[in-house]
Parts: sequence; C-alpha cells; structure tokens
Amino acid sequence: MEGLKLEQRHGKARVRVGRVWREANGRHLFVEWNVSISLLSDCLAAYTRADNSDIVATDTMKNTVYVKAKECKQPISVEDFAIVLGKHFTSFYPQVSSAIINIVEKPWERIYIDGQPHRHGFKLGSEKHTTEVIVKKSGSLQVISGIEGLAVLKTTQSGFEGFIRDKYTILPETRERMLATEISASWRYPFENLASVPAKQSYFMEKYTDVKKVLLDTFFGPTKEGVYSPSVQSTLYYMAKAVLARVSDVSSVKLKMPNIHFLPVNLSSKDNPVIVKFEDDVFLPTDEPHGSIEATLSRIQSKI
Ligand SMILES: O=c1[nH]c(=O)c2[nH]c(=O)[nH]c2[nH]1
Repeated sequence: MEGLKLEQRHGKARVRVGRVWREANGRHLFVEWNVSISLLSDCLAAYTRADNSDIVATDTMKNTVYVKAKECKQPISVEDFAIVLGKHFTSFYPQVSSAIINIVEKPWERIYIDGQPHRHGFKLGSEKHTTEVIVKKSGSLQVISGIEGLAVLKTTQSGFEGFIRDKYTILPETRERMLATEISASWRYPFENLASVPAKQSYFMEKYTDVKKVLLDTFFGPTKEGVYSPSVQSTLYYMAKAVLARVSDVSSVKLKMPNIHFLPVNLSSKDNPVIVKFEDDVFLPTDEPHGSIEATLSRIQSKI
C-alpha cells in the first residue's frame, strides 16, 4: 500500500428487532428497534489481499442483535442496548477497535381503552427515540440520544421582522404568523467510559422524557398566553438553553428545526378582486421548500 492510505469500516444497517417482556401480572412491555452497527476493525487484508480471515461477517453482527435482545431479561433503553452491543463487539473480537451503534425506536405506545391501560395493546405514536453510541476497546465511550420527528405548530405568538431587505426581498414583516416545525434533537452525555454510565435501568428513558418536556414547554410557553417567537432561530436557542439549564448530565444539544411554511391564502380574479381575503385564518400548508435552521449549544468545558 505504498503511498496510499485506506480508511474503512463495515457493519450491518437497519437490523429490525421487536422485543416483548411479559410481566408476572400479565402486563406486556414492547419495543421495536432498527439497529445499525458499524465496526472499525483491523481487516485490511480483506480489501487488499482478498483475505477474509479477520472479517466479522455482517450476518454475524445481525444475529448478535437477536442474541443480545434475547439475553435482556428486563426492559432496556436504546442507549443501554447500544452499549451492550458496543461492549460485545469491542471485547469479543481482537480485530475490532471501535463499534458505532445507531438505534431508532419505533414509537409504540400502550393503548388506553375507556381510560384503562391495555395489558398487551399498543398504537404507533409520532416522534422517535434515537441513539448513537461509540464504544472503544479501551472502554472509552460516547453516548448521544435524540428525538426525531417531533412535529409542533402554534397558530399565533410568532413573527419575523427586521431582517435584511434588498432588491430580491419580497417577504413582508409580520408579528402574526403560524409557526410550524418538525424538531430533531440530539444531545450528548458527559460519560467518557463504560464505568461512568449510570446503572439505573430507567436513566436514559427518564432523560428522554425530561428533554422532550423542556423542548415542548419552551416552544409553546404557558397554556393561555404562550410565548412570543421573534424567529425560529431565537426559539431554537431558548429551547437548547433550557435543555442545558434544566436537564442535568446533558453536555451539548443539537436542534434542527425546519421552518414549515403555512402561506396566507388570498384569492382574486379580474372580475372579483377579493374572493378570499387573508385574515390570519385560511392557509396553504406546504412541505417544500422549507427554511432549514439548526444549531448546537454546548457547555464550555471548564479548564480547571
Ligand atoms: O424564523 C424565521 N427565520 C428565518 O431565517 C426566516 N427566513 C424567512 O424567510 N422566514 C424566516 N423565519
């Protein structure tokens, strides 16, 4: 390989698994995961000399997901399951130096019938819980959790004024508009090795619930008066700031908030100049184009 550098990884993407836990009282718990595994491993000969003797087959990686799901006798968060997988691949195979595990959990929620929780019935919700975990052979670790597809909308208390006006600008300034977005959030935990991850079974699920609540509380504001949004950027910043202020153990948070436009409807014709006059009431919902606004807010590391 003189004068050449090869960087490589291999893995199995989109391994789907469902897991049921049956409690003694007859209640069932259920999760459905989509797991992607990527291994950094010493198997250069497979690329350069057709020698596969150092390859962990991606089929074996897929099987490992089912074995480890079977071995989880108690409900487990996506983060902890990703750590289980990462630990396995990096400790079991001498060739593997790092494992990058991504999991997306499908939002199955217990169904309520006449206000009563069903023991074994679930319906699909909307936003998804995600994780990315990187485990190294040394035991060093990085854990990221996320929410995807949290669609929110408010019908007032939003505006956009004071932006650059030039010869291409036609957008009117407003203090009254619809604000709609589909929040994707991801946040990092400060745990740097396997030993420092909290042992509590529900730890990551509670953090997920806490972050989601803070994001929603900050986006919407109090139930009656709401909170005014001068821009998606400003609202995004306050949401990220609130996550860092109110959820301990989050060291940084990244938010993606597309600005999904609801266009005012005004209809006129030559004969009838006002068929429909927009009075903050009738909108044309759109998917594209949309504004794309994203930012990451981190705690500055103390140098002490
Ligand atoms: O909240 C907004 N931020 C923008 O950057 C922008 N740009 C735009 O056309 N409308 C909006 N709204």
